[in-house]
Amino acid sequence: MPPKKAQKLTPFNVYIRWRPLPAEQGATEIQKSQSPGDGGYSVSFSQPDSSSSSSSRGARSWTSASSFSKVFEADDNNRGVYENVVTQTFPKIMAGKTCNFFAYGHTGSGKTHTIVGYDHEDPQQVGLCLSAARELFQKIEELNGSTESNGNDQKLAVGLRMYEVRKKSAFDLLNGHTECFVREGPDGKVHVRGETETLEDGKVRVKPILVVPCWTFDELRATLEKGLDLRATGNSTVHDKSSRTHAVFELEIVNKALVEARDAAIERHAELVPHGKYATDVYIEENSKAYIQGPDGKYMMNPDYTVNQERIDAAEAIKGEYEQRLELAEAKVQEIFTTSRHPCLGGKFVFVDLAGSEYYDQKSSTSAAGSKQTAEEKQEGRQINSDLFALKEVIRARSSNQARIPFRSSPLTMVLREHFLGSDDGFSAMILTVSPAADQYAATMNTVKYGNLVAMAGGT
Ligand SMILES: Nc1ncnc2c1ncn2[C@@H]1O[C@H](COP(=O)(O)OP(=O)(O)OP(=O)(O)O)[C@@H](O)[C@H]1O
Repeated sequence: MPPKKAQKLTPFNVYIRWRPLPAEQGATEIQKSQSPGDGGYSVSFSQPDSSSSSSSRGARSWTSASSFSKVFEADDNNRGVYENVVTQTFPKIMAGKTCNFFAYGHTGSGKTHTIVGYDHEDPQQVGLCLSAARELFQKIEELNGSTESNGNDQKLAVGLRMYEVRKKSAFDLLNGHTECFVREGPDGKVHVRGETETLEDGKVRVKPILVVPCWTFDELRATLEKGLDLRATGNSTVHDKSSRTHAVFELEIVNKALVEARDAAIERHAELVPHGKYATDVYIEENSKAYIQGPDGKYMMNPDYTVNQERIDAAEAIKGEYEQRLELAEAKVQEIFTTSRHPCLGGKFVFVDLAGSEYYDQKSSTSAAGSKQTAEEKQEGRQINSDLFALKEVIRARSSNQARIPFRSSPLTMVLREHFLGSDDGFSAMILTVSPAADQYAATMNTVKYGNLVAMAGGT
């Protein structure tokens, strides 16, 4: 058999979005231009004049490679960005694939404006996530109407999951901001689960981040707005309502059968935990009785005790039964995908509003505002920068088909692992949000350079 060709992964599509010049008095604009090239657009920008306050930092003009898919100007609204970036991905979503969209940029440059938007009613201003949800509902309503799925467990809905990643944890925005821990299981899969809950009947439950099934667009929008109220905000170098976390919004096509099967799998897991613990306790107890410490301090077999292997086996057998029940429940989830009459089941949009890229840059020009930051916020800033670096490295390793993708380097990349792996034949895009203000020149250049590397790593 000929050797299997290395699979060429879908490259990252990188877009640039200029925000309008902030309305502050005296704000001057950098000079900027774009030009089409072989691989995409390149952008050039330079500071307006040498008397600029920030002229001493870094180069005064810079031109990128021709690596950007499109450049959006300050007068392009969210609808325009949506139509150019997201609309094209619907055929993939409706085939059950995953499509990822990241907003990356310095604080105040328009990431939240792009991903979520601040006006959730105006179709021209609403962010990419809600626009995608609205169109998703139109598509699945057609499917629900065209089959006899209404009212039964095949009826399609949109499952919303939203959480923010802060330091080493994820916080569930649809479950009271519950802290969830990011861990890799023995199966190599990443599990993001809350604290262990002990229930009245002795069962132990560890809940993953909730997926809330929404049956109408209005229900989804109301759910999302409730979650947004819980987003952590703090003081940043540019504006004091800045997000200091990476926020992830997932829209997944689900149906009642899938939601119920996943709940059942969580329940089976809860039932297994106490039996697993009992089997371990019995094993340890029996084996600890089987050894005694001799006069020389060394351990030796206890001549007066025989390990009760039957007791150990009985506990293991009960544990085995519960493991089997869990396996069956997990197989049921898989079976729902393979037998669904809708290939779109499981199709997923993932929108990520990354934390401000230079949030705690110690060398920031805006150190007066920066001094308002607490020590904890500064530490968070270092974590944010290390997450963003890890993200770039994952994109690079993945695009060049490296055998080892460094997902474990940061909690952010661990959490996003399944989406990266699930989007091999999907679509991934990064929108770089940048400000044309002269005093943001260094931050803008950093953002575009980062995006340039991401786009180049895509191998276009
Ligand atoms: N393209 C744009 N058009 C109009 N207004 C914009 C645009 N981009 C940003 N803004 C406005 O600028 C302000 C800051 O934007 P936003 O909150 O989206 O920044 P951010 O990049 O998410 O910042 P942070 O990382 O600190 O959260 C908001 O009031 C937003 O409405």
